[in-house]
Amino acid sequence: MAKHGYTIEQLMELAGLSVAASIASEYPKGRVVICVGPGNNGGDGLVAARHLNHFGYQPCLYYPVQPTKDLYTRLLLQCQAHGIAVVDDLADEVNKCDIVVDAIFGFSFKGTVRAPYDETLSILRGIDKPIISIDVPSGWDVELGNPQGVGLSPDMLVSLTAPKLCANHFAGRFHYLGGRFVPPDLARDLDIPQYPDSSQCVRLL
Ligand SMILES: NC(=O)C1=CN([C@@H]2O[C@H](COP(=O)(O)OP(=O)(O)OC[C@H]3O[C@@H](n4cnc5c(N)ncnc54)[C@H](O)[C@@H]3O)[C@@H](O)[C@H]2O)[C@H](O)CC1
Ligand SMILES: [K+]
Repeated sequence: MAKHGYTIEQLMELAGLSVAASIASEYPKGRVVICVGPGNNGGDGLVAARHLNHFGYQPCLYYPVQPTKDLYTRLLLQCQAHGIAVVDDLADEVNKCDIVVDAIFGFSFKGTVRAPYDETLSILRGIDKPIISIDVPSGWDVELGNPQGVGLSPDMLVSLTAPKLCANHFAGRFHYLGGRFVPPDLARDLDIPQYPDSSQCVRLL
C-alpha cells in the first residue's frame, strides 16, 4: 500500500473504523474491553476504541505493554482525550463488560505465546462474553489456524483488507471484512467483495 501513497496512520484509521462499524452492525451498545497488543493489531484496537466511543459504546483498554513508538502513544493519548480509561485487572473487567475486542496479535504473531500475553489469552479463553477478533484471532497461526488450541474462539472475526487463510477455521457467528482502502488493481487480484454503499464493512458469513 505504501507504493500507492498510503501511510500506516491512514490505513490504521480506516481499519479501526471498520472494526467499530462491524461491531455496531451486530452488538447493542454497552461496555467493551479492548485488549491491546504491542503491534499494529493493537493500533487498530486503539482506533476502534475511539470510534466505538463516538458510536455510544463504553470502551476501556487493557494494554499491558505500551510501546513508546510515536504512532501508538498518540493513539493512546487520543483515547484518553475521549475519557477512555486504561484498566489493570482484566479478569474483573471482563466480568463487568458486554463484549471483548481482541486486538492483541494480527498476522505477525509467531511461535509460542510469550508473557504477559500467555496470561491474557488464558483469561480470555475462559470467559463466556462474545469476543471480536481483529484480523486474526490471537494465538492463531495466520495460515494454519489454532492447531495447538492456545488461541481464542471469537464470536466475530473482522478480517482486514482480505481474509487470511486461517479464516477458513473460523467457527463463530459473524465474519466481516473491513479496511475499505484497496485500490482497484489490487482489489481485483485479492477478489474483494463489493461494499454496500457508504459502508465501512461487509458481512461475509
Ligand atoms: N493492510 C492491512 O490489512 C492493515 C493491517 N493492519 C494491522 O496490522 C496487523 C499486523 O501488524 P504487525 O505490527 O505486523 O504485527 P502484530 O500486531 O500482528 O504483532 C506484532 C507484535 O506481536 C509480537 N509477537 C509476535 N509473536 C509473539 C509471541 N509469540 N508472543 C508474544 N508477542 C509476540 C511482536 O514482537 C510484535 O510486537 C494486521 O494483522 C492488522 O491488524 C494495519 O493496522 C492497517 C493496515
Ligand atoms: K487479533
